[in-house]
Amino acid sequence: MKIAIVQMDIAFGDPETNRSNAKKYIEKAVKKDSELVLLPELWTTGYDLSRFEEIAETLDGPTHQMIRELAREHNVTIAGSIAERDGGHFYNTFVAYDSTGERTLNYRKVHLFRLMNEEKFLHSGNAKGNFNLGGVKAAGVICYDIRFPEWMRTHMLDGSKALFVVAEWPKPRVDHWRTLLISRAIENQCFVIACNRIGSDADNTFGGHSIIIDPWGTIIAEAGGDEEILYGEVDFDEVEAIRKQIPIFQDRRPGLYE
Ligand SMILES: O=C(O)CCC(=O)C(=O)O
Repeated sequence: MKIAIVQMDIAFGDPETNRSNAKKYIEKAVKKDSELVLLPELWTTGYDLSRFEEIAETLDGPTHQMIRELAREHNVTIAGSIAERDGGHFYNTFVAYDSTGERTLNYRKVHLFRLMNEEKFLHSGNAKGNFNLGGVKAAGVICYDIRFPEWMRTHMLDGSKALFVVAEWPKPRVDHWRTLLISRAIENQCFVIACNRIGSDADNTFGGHSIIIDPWGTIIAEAGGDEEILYGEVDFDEVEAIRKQIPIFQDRRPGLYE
């Protein structure tokens, strides 16, 4: 599968500008025959949490409509997290639309990040982010979630072969970002496909280094700290060979782990 990761800057609290920028990137990525385009965490709004009343969307809002149409038009899966409004509650929600325009992933961030005040404005999700990626089992999680290996593991117990991550990960901890993602790939013997934003808001500068890692922990492609589309190709069949060579899922002793 050919992957394109859109490592973009995000205009703070300005969904219209961000939609227009993302559309340009998606149209550029599909010219390279990309089959999946991954956008960052909260890519329409950034962390303008106190204005979510105004700028968060229901799941049939304008951003969802745009992504659904682009996915259909260009025969591609498009994914990323979008500020969601549901009744009086707000969520950080990772969605994916496949090439038929069907929403295949709808994951609300489970671990809210206090350092960025998420818990003051958002509700957390309570469900896993497993989804079907054209017949391949996969999972999608958001940013801080990757610090919880036990949560990542629960996603991999159904045979999932890829972990998709979207983030607004600050630059001062970009070493953690890389190390955690490589560890998640090695310990779960899965592909890790991760998109981080670049640029700044009033409180943080974000680190980029979007990355594609294979199930052995080897980096297939990695971006730097600037705006770019990162391209890479993954072969999900590699997962089985590695899980056969070192059968960690067979050798687990879950009875001892509580
Ligand atoms: O865990 C971290 O260091 C960053 C997490 C984060 O920025 C987020 O969850 O939005």
